[in-house]
Formats: sequence, structure tokens, C-alpha cells
Amino acid sequence: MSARSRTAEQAEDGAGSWKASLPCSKAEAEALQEDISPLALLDEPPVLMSSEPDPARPDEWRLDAYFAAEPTAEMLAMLQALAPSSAGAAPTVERVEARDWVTLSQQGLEPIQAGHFFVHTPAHRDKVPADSIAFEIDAGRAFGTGQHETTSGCLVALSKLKDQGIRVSNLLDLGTGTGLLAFAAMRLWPTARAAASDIDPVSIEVTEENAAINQIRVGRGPGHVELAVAAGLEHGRLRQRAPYDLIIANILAGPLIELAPSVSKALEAGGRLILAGLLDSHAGAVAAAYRRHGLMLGFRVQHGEWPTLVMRKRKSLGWR
Ligand SMILES: C[S@@+](CC[C@H](N)C(=O)[O-])C[C@H]1O[C@@H](n2cnc3c(N)ncnc32)[C@H](O)[C@@H]1O
Repeated sequence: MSARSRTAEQAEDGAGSWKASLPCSKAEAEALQEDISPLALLDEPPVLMSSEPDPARPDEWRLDAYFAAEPTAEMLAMLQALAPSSAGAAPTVERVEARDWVTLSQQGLEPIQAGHFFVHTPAHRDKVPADSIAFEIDAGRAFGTGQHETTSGCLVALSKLKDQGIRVSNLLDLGTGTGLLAFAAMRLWPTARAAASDIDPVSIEVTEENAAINQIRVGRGPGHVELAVAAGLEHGRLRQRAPYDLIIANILAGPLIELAPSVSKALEAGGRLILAGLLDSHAGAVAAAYRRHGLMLGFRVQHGEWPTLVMRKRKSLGWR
């Protein structure tokens, strides 16, 4: 996940054209958000961005600083001071074409491979491996480019369910963000009916755009995804479409626990539930909340400190 010291909107206003980069640790990248370095006091402070180029190397992050003019040696020294772990390595400095900062930051989003899926930004269209299910997702206004461990954990969980021979005919991606997880499930089970919902209307706009880019059909029937702006299952269509045989919810531990009664109720007996957005320390409480509603843990996918839980509703309880 990228951490930014300024928002994307602020960054878009910038018109600078020099980029300085150096390796940093995850802790240094996270500290950037509250950065109070002397760089912030410059007349034209650089836009700072951090990224995790390779999720398999979770402590090897990169710090990029976008300057409006060629950075002086003094500015580069201030930058180095933000990443002591780089052990004095000189930052690389390059001239970049004048484009908006959001686009620049997305260039740093390397494609990810998770389970059967390959997720990339438009900058990496030419890198799609022949044997993957590929999605083009532009980082921007919604969460879910595949970079975060919670999203990639869900992609792996979906792939495992498919490999286990699980059949899915009616699915819901609750808290869809960019739409990626709904699209991924639809590619694995192409005849399923799908719904994708989010409490944030912007996410649903973005999902609609991403559906068009990735040739996903929006609508109500088999092989289509129906979109809804909704908090949890508080939407007539989402309730009418229940019971689902697969629900994916990558939200956060707190909302997942609050939603346990309604999400469990919307799941068909024998149906699968993929839960993410929780840290290791929350996994026990989240699983317990769903166990109280007749679900049991099937398996767990662990990406970094973020577990993805795959649960199944007991058949004997039936649809209540
Ligand atoms: C961590 S992002 C996950 C996005 C995407 N599903 C993924 O896996 O990358 C969580 C998303 O859930 C949405 N969300 C949070 N609380 C929600 C709720 N109570 N009901 C529906 N959506 C919610 C947020 O707006 C956000 O888009």
C-alpha cells in the first residue's frame, strides 16, 4: 500500500519535474505520513511517496520525492535523513516529464500476481502473463489495486476455492472498492450472478468504470454484476438477492463484527464467506463473531500481518 505525505489531490496541483528515490524500511515509509522533516519547510516542498515494490520483501520499501526543480545536495541530504536504513546510499535523481502526480505515483505500482490473478495499472499492460486472469485497475479514487495484503489474500482465497472445485452461482462482494474482487470471482465462476456494493458512492462509480475497462457486464442476470451503494446489507436489492453462496467482505475488523448477524443471515447454508481487513490480533474475535451465527473456519491465507479467513456456514442451520 502506498503511504503519502500529502494527498493525491494536493499532489495533482504540483508541476515539478525531478524525482529522487532511495530504499527505505517499512517503518520509515509509515513514519512519512507524519513527517516533520526540514523538507516540509522548503518554499516548494517535494511530494513524498512511499511504496512497497515487492510484497515478498515486506521490509524493502522505496521512498520517492518529487521536486519542482532539480534538488540541491542539501535537499537530497534532508531526504536521506528520512531513511537512515539506506545507510548513506545516494538517492537516484532523474528528470521526469511534467504529468500529474497521481499518474506518476501509479507508475510505481508494480503489477501483482496473486493466485490465478494478475492485476496491473495501464502502465503495465504489456506485462500480462499468458496464463493469468488479468485485470487493469487504475489506482486512484477507490481502494483495491491488489497491492494491499488484504486484497491479494482474498484473490488467493478465491483461487483456492476454485481449485477445491467449489461451485458458486450467486455472490456478493461487500465493500467492493475498485470492484476487483467481484470481477475476480466472476472470472472464476462466469455464469454466477454477482453483486458488488460499497458504502462509498465514489467506489461504485469507480467500479462501474473498471467494469467497462475489464469487459465485465453490469446488470442483474447470470454473468453480470449488479452495483449498489449500501452500508452492509442495508439495501433492498442486496437483501432480495440473498441467500448468497459466496460473500467476500474486505472491510475492517470492527465493521465485520458488527455485520456478523446480517452477513451470516444472507449466506446460504453451506455457503462460503471470505473475510479480510483484519490484523492477526483481530482474527480470533472476528471468527468468533461469525461462529456464533453458525459459521466455521475453513482455511486461512496469511499475507504479512493480514490474515484472510475463509468460513463456511453449517448446512444444518439452513437459511433463516
Ligand atoms: C479495505 S477496502 C476493500 C476494497 C476491495 N474490496 C479490496 O479488497 O481491495 C474496504 C471497502 O469497504 C467499504 N466499506 C467500509 N465499510 C463498509 C460498510 N459498512 N458497508 C459497505 N462498504 C463498506 C469502503 O468504502 C472500502 O471501499
